[in-house]
Amino acid sequence: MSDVEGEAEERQLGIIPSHEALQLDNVFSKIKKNIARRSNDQNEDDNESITSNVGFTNDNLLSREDFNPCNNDRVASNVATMPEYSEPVIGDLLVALKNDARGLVAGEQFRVKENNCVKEYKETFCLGKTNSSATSDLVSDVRDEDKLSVTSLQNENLVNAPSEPECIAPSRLHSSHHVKQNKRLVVGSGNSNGSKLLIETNGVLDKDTNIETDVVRLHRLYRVFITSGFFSLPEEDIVVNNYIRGNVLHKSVISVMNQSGSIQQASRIQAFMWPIVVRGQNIVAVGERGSGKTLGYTLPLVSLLLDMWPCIAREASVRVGGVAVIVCKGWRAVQCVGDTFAQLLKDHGLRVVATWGGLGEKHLSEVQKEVCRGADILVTTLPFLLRIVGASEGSSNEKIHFDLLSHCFHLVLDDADVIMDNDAHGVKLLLTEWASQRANSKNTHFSQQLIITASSWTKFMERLVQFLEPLMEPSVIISSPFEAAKASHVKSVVHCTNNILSSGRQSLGDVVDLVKEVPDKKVIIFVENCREVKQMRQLFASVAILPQTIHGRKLMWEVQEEVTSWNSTDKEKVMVVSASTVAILLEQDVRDADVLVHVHIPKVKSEFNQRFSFLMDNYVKDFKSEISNHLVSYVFVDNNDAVLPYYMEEVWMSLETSMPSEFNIHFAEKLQEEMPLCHFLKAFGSCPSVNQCEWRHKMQQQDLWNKLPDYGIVTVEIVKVLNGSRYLVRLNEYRETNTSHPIDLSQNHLTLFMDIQNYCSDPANLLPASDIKVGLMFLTLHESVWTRVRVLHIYKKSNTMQVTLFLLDEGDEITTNPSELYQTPEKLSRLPQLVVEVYLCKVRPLDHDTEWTHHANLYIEKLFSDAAENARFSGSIALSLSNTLWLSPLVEIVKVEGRNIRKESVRSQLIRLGYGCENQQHIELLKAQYNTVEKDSDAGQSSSWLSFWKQD
Ligand SMILES: Nc1ncnc2c1ncn2[C@@H]1O[C@H](COP(=O)(O)OP(=O)(O)OP(=O)(O)O)[C@@H](O)[C@H]1O
Repeated sequence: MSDVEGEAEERQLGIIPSHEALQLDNVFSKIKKNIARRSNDQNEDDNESITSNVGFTNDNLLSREDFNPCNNDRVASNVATMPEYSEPVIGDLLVALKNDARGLVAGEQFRVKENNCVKEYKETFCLGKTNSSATSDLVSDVRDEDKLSVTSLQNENLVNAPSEPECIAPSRLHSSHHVKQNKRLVVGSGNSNGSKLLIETNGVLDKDTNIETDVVRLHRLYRVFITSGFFSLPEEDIVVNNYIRGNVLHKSVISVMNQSGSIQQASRIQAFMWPIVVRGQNIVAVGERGSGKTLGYTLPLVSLLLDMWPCIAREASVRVGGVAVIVCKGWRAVQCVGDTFAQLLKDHGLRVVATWGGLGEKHLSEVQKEVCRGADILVTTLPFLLRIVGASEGSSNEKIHFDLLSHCFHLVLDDADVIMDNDAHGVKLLLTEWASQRANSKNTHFSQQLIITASSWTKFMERLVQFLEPLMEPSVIISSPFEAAKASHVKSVVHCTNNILSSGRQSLGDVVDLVKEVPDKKVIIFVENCREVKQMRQLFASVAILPQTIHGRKLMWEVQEEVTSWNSTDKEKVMVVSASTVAILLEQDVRDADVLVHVHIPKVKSEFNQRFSFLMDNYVKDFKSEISNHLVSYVFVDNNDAVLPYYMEEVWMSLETSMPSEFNIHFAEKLQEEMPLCHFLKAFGSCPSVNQCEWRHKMQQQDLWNKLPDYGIVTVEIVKVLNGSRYLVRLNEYRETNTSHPIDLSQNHLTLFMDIQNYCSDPANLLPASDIKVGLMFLTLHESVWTRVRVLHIYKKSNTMQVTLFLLDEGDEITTNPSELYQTPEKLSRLPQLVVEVYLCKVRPLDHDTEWTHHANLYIEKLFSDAAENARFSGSIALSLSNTLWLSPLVEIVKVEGRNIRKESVRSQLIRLGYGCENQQHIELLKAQYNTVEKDSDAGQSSSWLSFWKQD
């Protein structure tokens, strides 16, 4: 066999000839020098950044050493953890070289022939480091000097080892079975341009491939998606990509996904998140609620863990905390995320522990034991985690005396915007603790991955990202145009037209003046209709500007021509768009505007938010430096008494818009009059997510109709426990003060019951309901008893209408057919419902949670059901509405030897036993709201609840 043939055969086996291996070694030694140089530079940078970085905290306890994934020592020891591939630096650099040369690395074995001896190299399994921007920079440094070597590497010197690696790492993209496919997805390194996602065809990076049908320009750092999801994922938000799922995720994960059948393709945000997470890189992903963020990290993280597990099991087997620690905003989220992990890992014996606070004193030790027994994946809430690691004040009794975070290689902050809003200091404590525990652990050679998700870009999020940027270089993905605009500090300006009489025309004229003042900018103007587009065109023509115009009467090819003309230059262009054609323009992918002018403001928030997609090419590309931007959004208000859509208030607040004080701008009320008052508002004094919440957040006159008494003492009979601090009750007794004469209300239910049965016993009285609407009262027969009901919900089920009803005097909910409803006579319908809603005052669930835990609910249920027969529950009224009472305190009173003994108040028990905590502002906030309601003397005060039910 000739040398050439022999070499070819060796190449096929993945063996690199010795002369090329020599070249490689030259390259490596230069790279080593570069690393050393870089490391020194970095240390200098570090000192600077540590002292200068005051964005996130005032006293940064974190050091770059603790976090920096490019830390040289760690890179070396990463590789050292694989004993059979003990060429730390070279192995890593090989990967780096290959990364640069072919755009993809990870999980591969290589063979290099050196002096007739074949050496094997393998990509480090430890994620994040080798693919970091630092390594890429490093390689590009070298590339200039060693063009030849790298070029030759690029071609064929690095060949996949024939067998699948023992411990496939971060990316499954290169495993041999994928190579067989014609096309595969390749994720570039997280450099300053963000993650690149390209299509590779037959092993050659195909940069020119038009991949828009597969993934819509995923190489953008800020892909601004043009649809917004709310809870359920909109169909158009699913990325039609046949490769991401199969190529990025572990086969076991895919098989679980196949079994559940619901997730066949990635959502847009997942198309970014999956490849980044699976490679162990740090990421901050901000997307609309329900855009798929949670599955955006759970699926790839499990894939990654399964890939790495043989190694983790060998190197870091004794652990108490999780290898992955997931921090969620509340216990309900912990439960969901914990379930997802458990389901995905059910066949692998990895231990998932999902735990949270507010379970009560009794269960605390159980929970602690559970955590002590060790977890591979720990899912929990921030306050609970801080307590068990002893990082929060007064947590000594809950601290578990182990280094819970020392084996945590993957830390996830899910819904970080909410977590930061609740406790930004706590997040700092957690990161500090993580850094210090990891620094002191035996496993510092494993790299750290930080995954952050959020639904909104808040000030805290910005500070967090700025803080993390130099330390961990996270990829930042923002999938909502409006959140991207917030992150990019788009300036928001309100422009008011002074001339009220000729307002419409005047504002168009003002737009022209404004455009003249912003030369060299690409401006898009949104007007209402075709007529206004034409008017604007004329006005611009009069100042020698020829704008592009898009309106409903233009044919598609005309629109495309306008867009081509717009795209032909980088500066000074004006486009006037009618409201109805915005969607068409979005499809044409116009994305490089500098200024948006909203002469027309859409009624729907999502339509307004979409417009920020037109700025996306100019959005901020890195968060290292102070963000300043030339992007502006002008809103034209052409009436002194303008009423703008309700969402504009939130938009302007988020974009920190300063309003001209001389103008009277009003925001229309969110159309919620028909909705009941928000339960969160009633329970805690404020709603945690006003913007997303469908319920009403302002008290109104109808909340005061037939009102319950404002003050006094009531004795209640518990009908139903809705949660720890909210119950349905019937009032048995009322008195104004402790010493006043009691009013007996205990017979009302029986009397009403008899009246209704008597009335309905006469068939002539039973008139079928005709006009059934939500909120109306009817009579129905339930379990052989006639009862008063109110319609809560009307819906269709298998072609028949169904109604959900609330039993006004029994407190139950039932579903029935509308034909079962009968008209209520006036004498029955005028009586207010007997069942009253009661809230405890000034208490809320532990750990900033918005929901009481099941344990808290069960405790309260038991408290009421176990009460002695002669016991009664008495509460003092702090506030009331038509049908709601706030009691402070609510206490159980028992009679012992003829004397009344008051037990500890229910609120105080909830707090003492660790279910809840104080909420001092609760009633003040509600009273402030209550005082703003205009009192209507006719309907409101004159006929109080008591006036109907007081028995003489
Ligand atoms: N790729 C997908 N294909 C189909 N359905 C999906 C996909 N990804 C997520 N979903 C579904 O969409 C819903 C929302 O997903 P997920 O909880 O991951 O979103 P989220 O952005 O984390 O939501 P939130 O902001 O409320 O926490 C879930 O019901 C989930 O099962």
